[in-house]
This record gives sequence, C-alpha cells and structure tokens, in this order.
Amino acid sequence: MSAYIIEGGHPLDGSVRIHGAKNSVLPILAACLLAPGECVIHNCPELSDVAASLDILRHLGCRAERQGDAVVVDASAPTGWDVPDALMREMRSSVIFLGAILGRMGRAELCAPGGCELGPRPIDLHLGAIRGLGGRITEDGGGLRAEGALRGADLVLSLPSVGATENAMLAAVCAAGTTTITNAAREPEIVDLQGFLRAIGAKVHGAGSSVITVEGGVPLHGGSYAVMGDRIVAATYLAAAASAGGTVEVTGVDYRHLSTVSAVLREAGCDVQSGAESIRLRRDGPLQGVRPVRTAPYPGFPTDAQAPLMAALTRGKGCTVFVENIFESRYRHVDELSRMGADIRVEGRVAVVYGVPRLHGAQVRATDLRGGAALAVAALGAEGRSELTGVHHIDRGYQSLEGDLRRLGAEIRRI
Ligand SMILES: CC(=O)N[C@H]1[C@@H](OP(=O)(O)OP(=O)(O)OC[C@H]2O[C@@H](n3ccc(=O)[nH]c3=O)[C@H](O)[C@@H]2O)O[C@H](CO)[C@@H](O)[C@@H]1O
Ligand SMILES: C=C(OP(=O)(O)O)C(=O)O
Repeated sequence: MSAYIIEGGHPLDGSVRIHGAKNSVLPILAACLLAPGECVIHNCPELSDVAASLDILRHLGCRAERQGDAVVVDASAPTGWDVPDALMREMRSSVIFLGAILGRMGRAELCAPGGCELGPRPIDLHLGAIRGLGGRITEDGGGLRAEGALRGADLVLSLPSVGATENAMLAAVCAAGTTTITNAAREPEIVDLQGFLRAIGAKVHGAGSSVITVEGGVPLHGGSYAVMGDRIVAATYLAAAASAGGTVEVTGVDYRHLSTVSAVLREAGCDVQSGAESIRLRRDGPLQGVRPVRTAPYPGFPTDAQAPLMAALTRGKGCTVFVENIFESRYRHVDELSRMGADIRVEGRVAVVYGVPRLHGAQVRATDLRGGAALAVAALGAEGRSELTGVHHIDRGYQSLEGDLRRLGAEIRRI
C-alpha cells in the first residue's frame, strides 16, 4: 500500500495541465459498448477507475487498450452481459453499465456498485429509469437481473441524479422511439456524455438543461472523442495553492465549470483570474473565512470540491460553515484534519471550521477519494512532515497527484 510523504510550508509556483475528467470518461467508456465499431477516447486519464472500466469492457468481450493518452475500445462483437461482483465493487460508475449492457445485449446481470463511502448511495432512480423504458428488473440477494426490449418513454427523476441521468441516456439511445428525461442532472459531465453519444451517431439533445431528449434506435457507429478537463482536479490544485501560498495556473479546463469554486477562493483572499481554458490563483496574504459554502447540484458548489476547499480554509481567519446537501456522510476527512491541528465541529450535514493560524504535519489516512486529496492540500500548507496513507483512494481520481504537485514545487513523494 502506498503512502505520501509531504513536507509542508513550500509555496507552489507554476502551471499544470489538467487531465481528462473521471466523471466524464467513466460513463463514456460504458457508452462505448453501444457502438458497433471502434471508439477512440482521447484525453483519457490513467486512473484505477478507468482500469476497472476497461476490465469490465474486456469481460464483456470488447477489445479495450490504451494508446498514449487515448483508449481504444472495439465493441463490434460483445459476448457477455454480466459484470463480476469484484469489478462492480471497484467503483460507483460500474452501475452505468446497467443501461449500456441491457441496451446492447437485451439483458444484464450485475450487483450493487462500490465507490466512495459517503453514506447511503441507493440506485432506486437508476432502476426506476430502466423500468420506465420497459426493462424488467429482478433483484435477489444483492444481485440484479434486467431484461426486455426497451422503448422510449417520458422519464421524470425525483432528484437530478448524475448517475441515473447517465444510465437513462444510455438505455434510451437503444430504446425504440423518443425518450425525455425531466429533472435531469445538468453537470458538465452530462454534456460531455452527450457529445460522445453524438459522435457515435446517437440523437441526443438538451444536456446541460433539465430536460434531455433522446431519439432512440438510430444506427450507431464507432467514433472518436476528447474528454473534457477534470474540474474537480482543477479545484483541488487551486485549493492546494490557496493552502500552500504561491501562484498556480491550471489549464485545459473550462473556467465556467469552476465559477462557484473560484468565487469561494476569491472571498477567502486569493487573487483568481480566469482565461477561456485556464485559471490562475495567487495567494500571498492570509486566508479569510468565507460565507457558508453549501454543496448543491450543478451549477451549485460541487460536493466533490467540499473537502479540498475545507482543507484550505482550516487556516482562514474567522470561521466558515460548510453545509453538505448531496451526501449524508461526507466529512470523514474532518477527524484526520484535526490531527493536523484543524478546529472543525461537525453536526449532521453541517461542519463549522474555526480558522487556526497554523497546521502541523501528522500521520493521516485517506478514507475516500476527495477526503484523501484534502489531506494532501492541508499537508502542503502545514508546518513539517506529514505521512498520508490510503493513497489508493486518491488514485481513483488523480492521474498523478504527486507528479503534478512536484512540478509546482511541492515536496511530496510516494513511498
Ligand atoms: C462517477 C460520478 O460521476 N460520480 C459523481 C456522481 O455520483 P452519483 O452519480 O452517484 O451521484 P448522484 O447525483 O446520483 O447522487 C446525488 C444524490 O442522489 C441520491 N440518489 C442517487 C441515485 C439514486 O438512485 N437514488 C438516490 O437517492 C444519492 O444518494 C445522493 O444523495 O455525482 C455526484 C454528485 O455530484 C458526485 O459526487 C460524484 O463524484
Ligand atoms: C464521489 C466521487 O466518485 P464516485 O461517485 O466515483 O464514488 C468523486 O469523484 O468524488
């Protein structure tokens, strides 16, 4: 098991290109199963979740291989319709294969997905969408079996779930007739998925708004697509610069995807300048606490950026209130931040961060992806050495956190 050794207290300086977005590429890889031809996915990050998706595709009888920054998937002749439990448990996004497998193969067998433990993560909306399209689903002993010919329908989600919207889109592409998904998630990753689906011939529009329309059953083909930059990785590096001080530019991301994050960092006292595909942050004075940060579906403040921003604000003068509205239990990083000297009180979905003048290095453990990244952010701004274990959680979503941070001047190494 790897760990990071981080010597804090060194300001960051430089520019880093942000890799492709995990939350875009995972549903896009599942969508490759729909195309009876070769798909080339550019800007595909090397993440453990991507490796798990490629294993699922291979298990289903597809060719899937990496070529430089791209991944090539050939789903001309898939042979399988099940996903082994071990692969399902690797990540949350394995559940997106439900819509893709059922749509392509007419039946699917899988179990509940894994992913970060952030409190209960039900899949009722995913199953409701598939049922709404005519899929028959039976559940027994943790296993799921789905079958049936799909037909277009009017689907209404009771909340704008990202994963359920994606599952519904993939199944709807294979359903005969028109589907509308109302109260769809509006995240940029949904727009990216629509972009890929169009590149393989699907007729999808409306992504980015709350109503998505899919004309299903049209012939699909192979295609190529470049994944958008990862807005949460960018937010993490901006938080790292706020924590350690210095000047950092992130490139290869759409600044509009980060407007709520940039606003918080500005209010905290950082100078944040946005270009079309870059954001530059400079922090040379003290950090200030900010008005309450409430996580919300896009375009609200992203839950995935909550932990990294909280880590930076542990040293914000005054206090900052965080309200986590998306997941029930997403403060597992708080106890670890406290080991570094942070003063944070949690009550249910609310965390109150009382700024402290300094953090000190400590032995800390990542228990989930963004919580782990947050500990690295805090350690960069702390005095002395930290040892961060549980780095495999971070590897799910950051191609090389240590490589990127080292290029920015951080003292961080993996052991
Ligand atoms: C791989 C991926 O893209 N993961 C992202 C995706 O996760 P994910 O797709 O799992 O998140 P959802 O948008 O589905 O979840 C939002 C909320 O809806 C609830 N819910 C969801 C589905 C369902 O069937 N029933 C239900 O009650 C969840 O428990 C949660 O409280 O969006 C989250 C919210 O932006 C991000 O934190 C994750 O990084
Ligand atoms: C929660 C996350 O991922 P997942 O949904 O894949 O667990 C995340 O990316 O922060």
